[in-house]
Amino acid sequence: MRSVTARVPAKINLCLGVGPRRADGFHPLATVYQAVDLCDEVRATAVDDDGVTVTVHLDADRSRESGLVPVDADNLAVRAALALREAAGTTDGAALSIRKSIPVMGGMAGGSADAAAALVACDALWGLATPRSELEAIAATLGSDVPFLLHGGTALGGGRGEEVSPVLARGRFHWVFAIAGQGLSTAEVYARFDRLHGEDVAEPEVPTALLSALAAGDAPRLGRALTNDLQDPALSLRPELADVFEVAEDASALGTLVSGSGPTVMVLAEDGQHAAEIARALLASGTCADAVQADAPEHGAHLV
Ligand SMILES: C[C@](O)(CO)[C@H](O)COP(=O)(O)OP(=O)(O)OC[C@H]1O[C@@H](n2ccc(N)nc2=O)[C@H](O)[C@@H]1O
Ligand SMILES: Nc1ncnc2c1ncn2[C@@H]1O[C@H](COP(=O)(O)OP(=O)(O)OP(=O)(O)O)[C@@H](O)[C@H]1O
Repeated sequence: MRSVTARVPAKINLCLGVGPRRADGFHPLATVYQAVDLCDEVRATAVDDDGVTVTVHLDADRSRESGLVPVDADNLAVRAALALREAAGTTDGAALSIRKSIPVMGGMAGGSADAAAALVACDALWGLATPRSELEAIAATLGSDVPFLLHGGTALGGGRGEEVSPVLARGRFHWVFAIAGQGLSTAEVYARFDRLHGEDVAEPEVPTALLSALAAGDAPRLGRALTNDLQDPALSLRPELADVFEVAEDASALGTLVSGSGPTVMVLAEDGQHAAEIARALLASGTCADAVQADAPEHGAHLV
């Protein structure tokens, strides 16, 4: 049975500036994305008919999340495969199998990542050789974060997040992710942002201090420059996340921030050993369900 596998990283937002809600319900963003080495894998296997099916495999200790991932046409990987097939005008089917390590509803774009991986895997399985620009255009129809998951690395995100351009970043960064027992809805966090700010929202900007810290590969400066306009809305929905911040700060984190729309909290460490110490402190504190180390930046969705 012919099959191909694509590996795809999770994303974080090193800064996430959110502007006033647009007429289409989305918010303009000024963000810097970074792809981190916490990866899902999507395997696409050829089938005899035109069906596109999906199965999802979670690690045993993450089985509580299994009910949250749809295994029908609502799965973003299936939607991606169908969108690609429609654009290419083919009728081939595929059996998709997702191995999930990215937390579900964790603010790390797990569903978007699977969509990007499914695009890459199905493009190869079906021998389409879709031009990159076309894959990116299909990605943007699937979700605001999906184009970045194709791109990977460290990148600016504009528009509603789908306009991606590379940014200079030197060196490797060492992160720890405090994963919550229960996810948050992205739409709900944006709605809380609207409630907290009313009409009084400026056009978002990327802080120059963050860009210069990245260009210099300076982790302590990066830690001080991290910012997220969705942090207060996420904390107002989950006040207990403040306890995670306290543990990270006690462990001398270089910086601590809610990841995207939360509730995952990302903690920047000096090096791998410091990251391991922070992860141990987080786990021992009982303030999160899991603590996972991952380095960055990583490549976007790619075949393995
Ligand atoms: C929080 C982030 O992960 C930061 O990168 C993204 O903004 C969310 O990206 P995503 O999950 O791919 O989001 P989408 O699937 O496009 O949208 C989900 C919901 O989030 C809200 N949304 C999303 C992106 C955006 N720029 N403004 C929004 O208001 C909308 O309510 C939308 O219905
Ligand atoms: N392959 C998939 N993996 C995870 N969730 C999926 C997938 N396909 C669809 N979903 C649905 O997408 C929703 C968001 O899940 P996801 O894990 O992408 O959230 P998230 O990481 O917080 O997203 P983001 O960071 O992009 O805002 C969930 O309600 C889930 O049911």
